Amino acid sequence: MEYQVIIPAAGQGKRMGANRNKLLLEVDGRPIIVHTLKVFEQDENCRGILLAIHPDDHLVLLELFDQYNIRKVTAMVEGGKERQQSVYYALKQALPNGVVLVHDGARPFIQQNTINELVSVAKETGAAIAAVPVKDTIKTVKQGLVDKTIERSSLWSVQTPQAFRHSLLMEAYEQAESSAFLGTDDASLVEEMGKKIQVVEADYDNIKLTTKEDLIFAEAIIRKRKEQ
Ligand SMILES: Nc1ccn([C@@H]2O[C@H](COP(=O)(O)OP(=O)(O)OP(=O)(O)O)[C@@H](O)[C@H]2O)c(=O)n1
Ligand SMILES: C[C@](O)(CO)[C@H](O)COP(=O)(O)O
Repeated sequence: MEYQVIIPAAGQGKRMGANRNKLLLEVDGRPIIVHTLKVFEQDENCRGILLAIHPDDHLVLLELFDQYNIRKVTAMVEGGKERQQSVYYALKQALPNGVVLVHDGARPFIQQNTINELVSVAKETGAAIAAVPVKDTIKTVKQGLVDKTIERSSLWSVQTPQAFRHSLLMEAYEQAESSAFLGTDDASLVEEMGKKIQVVEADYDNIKLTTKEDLIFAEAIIRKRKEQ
């Protein structure tokens, strides 16, 4: 089942503390963004990649596309201050039909079976997101004191990809812009419209490389996969 994917890659990586776009840092000898792009490059159902970038990274990305034979990038748009803006600018360049995935450039370990299931569920229902059950006990804390413990059985840690029918995602983004709603993921914009979102259980390897420790976890995930 065919789809297009939007990859926001225009962040500053402040929490990584790399003083540059963290997606250009290398894991297993390749930039993080190359790992992510390669997943979609190799998926025959992916008909195009729309990338939101910082203009400073434009040339280096073009060089990486050549070096790693990445041919499916159909649009490169300048990202915005917030991730949500970056996704919206890329969405405006997408073909106006079918299923659109949004996937963080900073999640290089997404598995093909999760992508397949998300696309299929989104085609059927309109919206589907990858997530895993929360493993820790979660408490709300107020002024350093435990407020309460949240019942864990209904808590899920939400990842990307998040998959939507194009028309639904566009409507959600337009509505968010007119109401100045800012969410931390794409599904929250669709939730604002009162639409149902299906959850597809993904896996714990699909981490977002956010802080320095995550680079160590990333190398470990790659080692594990090479041994499998
Ligand atoms: N204005 C932004 C902010 C983020 N992103 C992208 O959205 C994804 C998820 O964001 P996050 O991991 O939080 O990245 P950064 O914003 O770069 O990190 P930080 O918040 O630590 O600066 C990343 O692929 C990032 O490049 C983006 O395209 N545009
Ligand atoms: C979309 C996301 O990956 C879901 O977990 C995440 O919210 C985006 O990045 P954040 O800046 O760490 O919230």
